[in-house]
Amino acid sequence: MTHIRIEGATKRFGDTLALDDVSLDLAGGSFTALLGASGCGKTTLLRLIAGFERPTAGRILFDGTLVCDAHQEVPPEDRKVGVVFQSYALWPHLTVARNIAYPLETRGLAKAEIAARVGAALERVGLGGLGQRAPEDLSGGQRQRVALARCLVAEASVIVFDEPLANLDIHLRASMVESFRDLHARTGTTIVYVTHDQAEALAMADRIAVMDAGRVVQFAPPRRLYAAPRNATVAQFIGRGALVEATAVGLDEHRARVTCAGATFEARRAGGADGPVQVLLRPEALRLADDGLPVLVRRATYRGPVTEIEATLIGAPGRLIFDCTEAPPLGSSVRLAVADAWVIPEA
Ligand SMILES: Nc1ncnc2c1ncn2[C@@H]1O[C@H](COP(=O)(O)OP(=O)(O)OP(=O)(O)O)[C@@H](O)[C@H]1O
Repeated sequence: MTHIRIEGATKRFGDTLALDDVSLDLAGGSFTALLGASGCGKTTLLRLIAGFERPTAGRILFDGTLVCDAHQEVPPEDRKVGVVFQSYALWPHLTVARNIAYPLETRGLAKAEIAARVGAALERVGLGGLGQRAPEDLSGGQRQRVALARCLVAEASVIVFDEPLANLDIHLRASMVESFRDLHARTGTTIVYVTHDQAEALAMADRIAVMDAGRVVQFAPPRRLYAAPRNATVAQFIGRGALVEATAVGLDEHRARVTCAGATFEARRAGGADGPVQVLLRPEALRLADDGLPVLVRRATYRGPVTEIEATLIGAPGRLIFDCTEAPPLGSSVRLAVADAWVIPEA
């Protein structure tokens, strides 16, 4: 249960500022997802935590002990950090069991002890009995489980994952998400998990750090990120929804009356001045009604139980989406009641 503290971590590669003054406090036993578009700095932050890179400025502490700053670092093998990458990083010429045993062999443990621990780890990741196979005779998901078992035998107190599911098909991804959640629940290992897939992050993490251009834009539990994104980048990255221009008049610190396209509704907010604002409208907060936001139906996409409708506001710029069971005809104008909305705090 290692507590990880990142203080003002900055990393430059030549002219590229990969990380820009990142500070994060990751509680012991927490599951943190680093989420963001390609190139935002997720992998760089992970590599600093694992010990594969040194920061240009700032420092990282494990349980209050310095593991790196610009001048010194504890090497990866001494940090008790397990690593699971997108490419499985298994040795092809070794059996599954030997791949898992490797960290124990380097520690010089007795053969019987190693065999017992490897067997237990294989059972835990659902690969009991497959120890003698070669990695190439396993599926992608099974190879990921081998990498996970290797972290387990090494008794890593921190495990970092870098897009571990990126190569797997959708069903396997779902079952691996379950495995990771189980592993976390049973071991209490501190987990840092890099992904650009928000569904994975929302399903597993107890906190998500949304990154953009080397900075952490928001660090919050999944529900809070979804309900109250700090700026437009986070709002657009997490979940479905639309941002519309509106005018707000505060009711109190937490609520405002918002006018948009001639309709008025209530929105949640975190303080802020009255006047022009951007408002986030999630599809599940919108439903067809006799009164409300006037929109023109542009497109209908069947998504299984519901049809997703894309519509444009009438009398104001803006495009939004909502779900319904019976799609109104394309080109028709309808009205939408707004059950919930959020005023974006930062322009
Ligand atoms: N070794 C390196 N040398 C030069 N530039 C690098 C190096 N590693 C990363 N970068 C640059 O730093 C920035 C952040 O890269 P990083 O890999 O951390 O992003 P990421 O969010 O993990 O992206 P992706 O999702 O595509 O893996 C990018 O502009 C990248 O090109």
